[in-house]
Amino acid sequence: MDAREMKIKAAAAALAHVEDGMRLGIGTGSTAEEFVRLLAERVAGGLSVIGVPTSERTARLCVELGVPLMSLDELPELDLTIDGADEVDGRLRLIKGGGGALLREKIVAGASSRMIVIADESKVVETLGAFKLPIEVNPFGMVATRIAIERTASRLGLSGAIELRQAGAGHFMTDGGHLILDASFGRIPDAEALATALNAIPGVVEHGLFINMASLAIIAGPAGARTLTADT
Ligand SMILES: O=C(CO)[C@H](O)[C@H](O)COP(=O)(O)O
Repeated sequence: MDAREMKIKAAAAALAHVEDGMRLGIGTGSTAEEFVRLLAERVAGGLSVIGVPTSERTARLCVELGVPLMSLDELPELDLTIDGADEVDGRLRLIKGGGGALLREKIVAGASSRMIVIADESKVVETLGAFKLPIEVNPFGMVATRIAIERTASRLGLSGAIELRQAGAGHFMTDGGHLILDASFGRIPDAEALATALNAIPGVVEHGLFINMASLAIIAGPAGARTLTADT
């Protein structure tokens, strides 16, 4: 089974949690896009759901495939969000933001009663941090914010390069008009402490640590899909 087939398997298993009439947060990334494709087939077959997309990219795909959408302001309380992740640990703590949509992803997941993560086995880790941690920052004072992040991380015993994400010839710009700093801290032994400390830095808009947000992860591997809950 190749990587795409595993993503489709995880997405298909998540679709079983979608019920008629649901208000759905719809994630961003290649795995979430497989979910959108399967969801669109069900919608074409008569399933009634309304989606709230976590990025312009996801919104475009939903419109193209006929998945009905509303904005989060029109539909501020959601039943379920289904999204991918860059890393998942055994307590369902996540690193997200590889696709640069972490701010909207976190807002949408926070407005949902439940969040299900869909991923392939390569995303499961014992300790978060092999994937560079995306940190969304305001463009104003970005260098000062980066220095503050370095100092904060250092107080927690973390160090490593913090790089401004590039796209083509320029900087990557999020849907909200912010920049992304990718932090190579390596293993993060206390994700909660880092999340709290990053939230306190002026200029940090949001970071890619998702803690106590996912209630279930559907992990697809060559042998099929398995589920992880926070206490498994
Ligand atoms: O957080 C994300 C986007 O901001 C994605 O969910 C994450 O990067 C995983 O993407 P993919 O399914 O393509 O591996």
